[in-house]
Amino acid sequence: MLKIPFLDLPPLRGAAGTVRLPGSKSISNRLLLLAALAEGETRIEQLLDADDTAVMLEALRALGCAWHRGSDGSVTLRGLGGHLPVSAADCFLGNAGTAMRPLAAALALLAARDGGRYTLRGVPRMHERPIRDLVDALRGLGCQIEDLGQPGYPPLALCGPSPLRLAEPVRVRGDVSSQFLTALLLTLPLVAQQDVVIEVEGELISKPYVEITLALLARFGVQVQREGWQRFIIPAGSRLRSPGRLVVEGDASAASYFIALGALAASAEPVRIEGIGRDALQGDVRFADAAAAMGAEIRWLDHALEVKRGRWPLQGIELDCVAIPDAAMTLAVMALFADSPTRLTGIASWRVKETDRIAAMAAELRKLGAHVAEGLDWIEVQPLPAPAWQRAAIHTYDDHRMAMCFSLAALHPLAGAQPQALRILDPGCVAKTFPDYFETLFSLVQADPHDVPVLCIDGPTASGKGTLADQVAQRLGYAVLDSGALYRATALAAQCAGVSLQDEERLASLAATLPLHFDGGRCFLDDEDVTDALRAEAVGQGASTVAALPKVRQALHQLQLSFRRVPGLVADGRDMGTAIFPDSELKVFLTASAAKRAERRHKQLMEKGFSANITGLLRDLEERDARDKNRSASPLKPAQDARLLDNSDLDIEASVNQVLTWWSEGRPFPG
Ligand SMILES: Nc1ncnc2c1ncn2[C@@H]1O[C@H](COP(=O)(O)OP(=O)(O)OP(=O)(O)O)[C@@H](O)[C@H]1O
Ligand SMILES: Nc1ccn([C@@H]2O[C@H](COP(=O)(O)O)[C@@H](O)[C@H]2O)c(=O)n1
Repeated sequence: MLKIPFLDLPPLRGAAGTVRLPGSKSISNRLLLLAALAEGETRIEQLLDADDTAVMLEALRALGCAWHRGSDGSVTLRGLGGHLPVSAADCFLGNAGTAMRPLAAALALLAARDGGRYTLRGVPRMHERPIRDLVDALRGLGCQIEDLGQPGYPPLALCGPSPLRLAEPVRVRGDVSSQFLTALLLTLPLVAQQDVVIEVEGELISKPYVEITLALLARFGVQVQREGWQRFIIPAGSRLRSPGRLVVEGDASAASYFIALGALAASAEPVRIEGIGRDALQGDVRFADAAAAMGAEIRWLDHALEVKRGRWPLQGIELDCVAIPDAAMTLAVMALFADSPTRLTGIASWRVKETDRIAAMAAELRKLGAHVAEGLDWIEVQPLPAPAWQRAAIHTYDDHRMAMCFSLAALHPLAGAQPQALRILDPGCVAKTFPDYFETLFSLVQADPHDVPVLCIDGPTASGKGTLADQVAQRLGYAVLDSGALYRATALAAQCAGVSLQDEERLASLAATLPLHFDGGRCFLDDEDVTDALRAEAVGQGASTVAALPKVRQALHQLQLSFRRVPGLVADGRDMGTAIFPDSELKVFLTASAAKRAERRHKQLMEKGFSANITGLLRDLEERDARDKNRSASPLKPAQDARLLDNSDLDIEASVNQVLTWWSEGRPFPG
């Protein structure tokens, strides 16, 4: 997961491969609530593991529901049988509408029936998202609800006891959000000693989400009778009973980004999306039909679909998106790649989501150069001609869907536009529903290696290159190449195999076939974790001996190039800027006095439990410097265009900030 201020995506040119979708957010949070309120234990598999489900789980724990997570990621809840063991709780729900609405209804009804006082609150944006229609409906039933902030918005206090009036139909508006109706449907079975009737005012939007609710209620033994979309009856005696085990289907809204990716960029092999089938409960699965109408070639399989580019350029569409409000955002970005305008209507609900999505979408599309018109409940996007694409830093408004759908704009070279980086601000907002979104995207996309940015950090031993490289890479969301580890691994492998450090031929063949791989910051030779062994001083000396041999360097060249992958690379070594990545965007030559370096290395070794003495270390590192500088093959020296950084008197943070400043200066973004 990326917790960084911005992520620069390089221009992308293709996509293929398989993605396994995270569990559906809508289904996950509904199931969590139902399982917590029901009688019996429920095991939920493939539950979404993201911010919105985390806040729901924490709230359920605060309300007295015991649950635990299995090693396979499943969550098992011990149902409360409709009775809360606590009479007070304060629940923080972040920006999770799928937690706020149904919990408000559940707690209001339970407090009315059994007494208690429960508060629900969230992040500032949650306190701007209207809930008045639900509150009015619940008050109409006799619930006591206090507005703790602005009336009609969270935070709320749900209090009781108070007599419930269930004989008359409860009326709720359906034309702003279907979540209000869903909240009532999920929770009224708790108090249904008699038939409880819900009447919907206005034209119900997002009906597929209500269908999910009804289907899940049925799994918990409650058969709601429906008369059209205006009247719902919860039969007397309804009780929530756990079905035991449930599996959450993949998130159909999240699938939209990969369907679009396939439609735009999968020309030879498809993008295969696993975890969802045509018969999925979620209405957003119909996004696939909209993508097909724009030109995507889609093949449905049992629990997967494969998507390739069909018609190209895409064609614009006019679509009422009332049934697919979340996934529809992806269509607005796909529209840039079409040859006619795209008009999306029925999207009034965008205005009250994580942000005002119509305004946000229009503003950010315009930054890319697009012509966009917008109204109360519609948006129209003109195709973006190749020369009009602009370099942009996309604001994401703490809205996961903004971040995910705008990542597709990095495919602009496919529209013939000048390849350029695309900046996504606050990319970590995807944690709401898809914490690994960007990592998943990177595993599917293809870029021209020359478009993938590299930041080189070369310099003598113990100057702090590795430390600097790791921290800079973390701040940029890039991968790291510790090229010294490759030479160290060659020396270690030679030592183990009894190969002389002068035998250039055998060393080169060892280097070419090193069974080396990196995993979670650790380094392995075959299955053996050699991370610590590689750092021994003797291995460092051996590395500098084998590194002087041209055939060894040649043997490791291609391996180093292969680290250049989307979204970018920070490479540390001796010749990153001079020999391996001479076209890199920023080359830093990092130095510090020999005395400082010996001191740092001494401290480092002592901390790791190795014995060392400073005088010996100073002598060894000066010897190593001399060997590295004076060899004929790729000697240690600054590249002509390198920035010199002497960090003798700079701490790590100051060094990192200096390098990030140079990096940002070299790649300005408007706005
Ligand atoms: N600016 C700094 N100030 C103080 N200590 C630092 C600084 N930079 C790095 N260090 C410390 O110096 C030690 C050596 O750093 P590091 O291992 O990153 O160096 P290196 O150049 O990668 O070495 P090598 O080339 O041998 O792999 C580490 O313990 C690190 O924490
Ligand atoms: N690009 C590189 C990286 C390293 N070396 C040699 O390997 C030795 C060990 O490197 P560390 O960075 O891990 O200390 C180093 O002394 C160099 O001789 C290299 O030649 N080129």
